[in-house]
Amino acid sequence: MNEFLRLCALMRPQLGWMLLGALVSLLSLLANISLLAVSGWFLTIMAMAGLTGASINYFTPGAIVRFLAIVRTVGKYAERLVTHQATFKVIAHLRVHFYRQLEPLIPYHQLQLRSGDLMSRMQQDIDHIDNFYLRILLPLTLALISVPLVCSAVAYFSPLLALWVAAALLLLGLGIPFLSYLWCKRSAVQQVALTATLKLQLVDSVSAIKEVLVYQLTGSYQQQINRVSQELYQVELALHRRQTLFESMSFILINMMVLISLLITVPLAQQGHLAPEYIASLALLILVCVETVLALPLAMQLLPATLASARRLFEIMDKSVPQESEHPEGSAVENAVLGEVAFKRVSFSYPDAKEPVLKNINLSLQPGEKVAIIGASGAGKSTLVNLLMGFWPIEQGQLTIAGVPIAKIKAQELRQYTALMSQSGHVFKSTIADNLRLAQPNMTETQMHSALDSAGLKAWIASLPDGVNTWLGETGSGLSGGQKQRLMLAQALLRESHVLVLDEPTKGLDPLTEQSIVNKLSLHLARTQQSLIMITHKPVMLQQMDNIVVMEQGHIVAQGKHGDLLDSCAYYQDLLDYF
Ligand SMILES: Nc1ncnc2c1ncn2[C@@H]1O[C@H](COP(=O)(O)OP(=O)(O)OP(=O)(O)O)[C@@H](O)[C@H]1O
Repeated sequence: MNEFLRLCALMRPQLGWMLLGALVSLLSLLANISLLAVSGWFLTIMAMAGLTGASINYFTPGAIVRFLAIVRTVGKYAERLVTHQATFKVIAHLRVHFYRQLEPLIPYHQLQLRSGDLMSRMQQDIDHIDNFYLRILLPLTLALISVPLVCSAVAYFSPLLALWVAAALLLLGLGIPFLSYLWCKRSAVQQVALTATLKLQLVDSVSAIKEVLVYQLTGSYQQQINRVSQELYQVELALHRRQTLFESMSFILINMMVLISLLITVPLAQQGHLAPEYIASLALLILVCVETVLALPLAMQLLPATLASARRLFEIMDKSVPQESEHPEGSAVENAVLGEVAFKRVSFSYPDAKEPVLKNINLSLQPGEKVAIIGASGAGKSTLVNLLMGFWPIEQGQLTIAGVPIAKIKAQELRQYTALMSQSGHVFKSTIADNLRLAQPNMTETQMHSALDSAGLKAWIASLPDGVNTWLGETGSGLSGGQKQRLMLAQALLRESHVLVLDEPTKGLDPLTEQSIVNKLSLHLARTQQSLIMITHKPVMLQQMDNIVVMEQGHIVAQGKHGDLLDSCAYYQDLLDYF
């Protein structure tokens, strides 16, 4: 019920379209019911007039029938148009809303959510919610309004028949759907979960296809996928069987209602309590009035799956962003202005971790300064730069830019202030230029070529027949590891941020290429006056730094220039020897 109400609340911005859709559907439904009832009456009086030779005015009823037929036809068309418009608007709103909620959560919760699961929530679950307005909310609303109207109309001719109609509609609209809900609930929830699992396994097996082939895991992946497909097939088959059963029950009930109507109206007409021309009229009205509730069994059947999908979506939306919980929304209002970046007694632990990964970090980066971070694997180097990027909240101590705690700086400003080249950057399936444009949408040709030059890609691009318009495959296939890395570097350089954060930019490169990148990077920094934080173990880079921070198990154990550290810090020397 909670999910039901939350979904209704989420759809509030489209209330206008939704109400219009309901109104048009109601008009078209009532026009259809009235058309059959009036036609039944009209045919009967025409037949009676033919038999008795009486003359009747058939122009007025003829005009009414034509009018109702037009309203029904136009109404059906308008109904499709408006209700689909409402649905698409609702879905578009939901997607945007969900994505907006999701985006700030990803850095915090990505470890708990696999990409396949995230994809299935974003696509399949939102698609399920597609049903909510059109197939659940709309039929319920129509039934609630039209059933009392139809029963009142029948009661005008026969209160007894109206009672039967009400009981049958109740059974058709509530009894059978409720049974269907109870019977289908578990299978529907299973269906949602199995579809998500199947998608997850497919995404996993495709994205890890190299490992799957190398480690000969194709057989086991196929088995898993077959098993889940089989389970899903069984669940869907059971659901369809139940649906067919309920449809047959509804069909039998509808025909029984017509029979009951005749059993009541014929004696009434014989006793003179009902004009005979209304017998066919009422029978036809009853035949068609089930339309008011006919969509309800499907609504009840779809309800559990829709609510299960909503629950999965809300599960993500309800995850808190730690930073926001500490600083209520609206507090992050400051613009980032040029100034010192300062870590003051910063300690940090990952959720559920026993030990902090950063302990009492004190570090300063002045505008234009170049700082390197060096340390063994797991020392906390990436965590340190992730804190600066605002990916995790500062739990203990303070991290400030120009004296302003970063939690108070608008996320957009912070991302503008700092540009990150991480080791796990993503290359999109597009051209080289398009990938660069992601970092700087308004870049000029000169800026693009300058960034490519600084990243050491100029010669390679020149050798390509299509140059910067060369198409890159999925996740950068077609690029060597080093080229991909340098493309990421070019992206970071294009950002024109105040602080450049580079995570091992020359890892795995040959010494010649490395030296050339170091030289070009130095020229770039001298030109742009950007500050630099770089994780590196390469002496050729370390020599160029204003300050080197040596980290060991979450602590800063030494700081200084390359030459000084070589003399004063044995651990620094060990690290250089090791790497
Ligand atoms: N998202 C995370 N959730 C939980 N623990 C994490 C997370 N990221 C890193 N860790 C842990 O924090 C510690 C520091 O990791 P970090 O990536 O900062 O080290 P690093 O010095 O950059 O290592 P490397 O040089 O291997 O990249 C490691 O023990 C790691 O397992």
